[in-house]
Amino acid sequence: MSDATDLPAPQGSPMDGPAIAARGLGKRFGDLVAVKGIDLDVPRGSFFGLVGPNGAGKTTTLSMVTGLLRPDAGQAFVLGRDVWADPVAAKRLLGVLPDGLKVFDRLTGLQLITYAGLLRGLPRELASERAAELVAALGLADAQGKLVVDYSAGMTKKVTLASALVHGPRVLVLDEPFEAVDPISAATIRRILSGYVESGGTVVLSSHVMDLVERTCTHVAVISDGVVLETGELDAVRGRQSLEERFVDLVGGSTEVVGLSWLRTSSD
Ligand SMILES: Nc1ncnc2c1ncn2[C@@H]1O[C@H](COP(=O)(O)OP(=O)(O)OP(=O)(O)O)[C@@H](O)[C@H]1O
Repeated sequence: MSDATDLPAPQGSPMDGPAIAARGLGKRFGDLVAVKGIDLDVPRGSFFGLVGPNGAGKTTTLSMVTGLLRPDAGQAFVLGRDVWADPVAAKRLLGVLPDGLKVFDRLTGLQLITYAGLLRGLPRELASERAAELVAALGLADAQGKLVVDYSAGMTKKVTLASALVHGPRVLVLDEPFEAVDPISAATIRRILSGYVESGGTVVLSSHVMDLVERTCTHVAVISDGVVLETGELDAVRGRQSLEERFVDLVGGSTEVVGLSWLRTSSD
């Protein structure tokens, strides 16, 4: 894996430059090179979709960018702060919804969100106030009394998303925020996130749902096999195609099914 990178490190004051910058980020798991020197700029105020097939390296990349997984090579910056050299400053600016997050699930939803706010240094009253607002906005009617351990997958996703939002971060990094979420809740989440972007925040999310990315995101990066195949404004990346068609073209996958004749009930 090389440290070579096409893009220079973000220059100037943290007040300009991208919201998130990756420079030559690389990660190896044993013999597998999961991320191969990724360079990426997420513009400030963008709604940025990271798409790629299963195993492309999306979660690994987002984990390195948010300070959850140490890279073998390269650097990551949040609003100009080096995530690994200055983690406290970088993480203060971030709200993160990681993949497969383990939570304190013997708390109620309301308690969990309040706790996340307290951990982020909010005064108790403000943390409680915001937790109640988030619970109402996300339609978590059961959040008051029910323990998170008894939540459905979609409810758990919403409560962890609320926990990522409670301190009012400048940049949000969300790994599969719509996974397991019903369409009404997904529309609510999209509205909340769009409002956040309109007010100057930046959202980076990974998703497999091309239609949703196409309707929501301003920018996109297609990653496959640990490299960025294409990145830029959504319209520039998809051209005259749908994002899904462009994705299949770039990734080169086949949707044809070979074999499995035994699974066709008509073959009885
Ligand atoms: N902790 C780990 N140990 C070993 N291999 C890992 C580990 N984490 C990820 N990998 C491997 O690294 C590659 C990239 O995985 P990653 O989870 O980043 O992909 P992804 O694009 O998020 O996939 P998906 O869309 O399926 O969630 C995969 O081949 C995966 O098996």
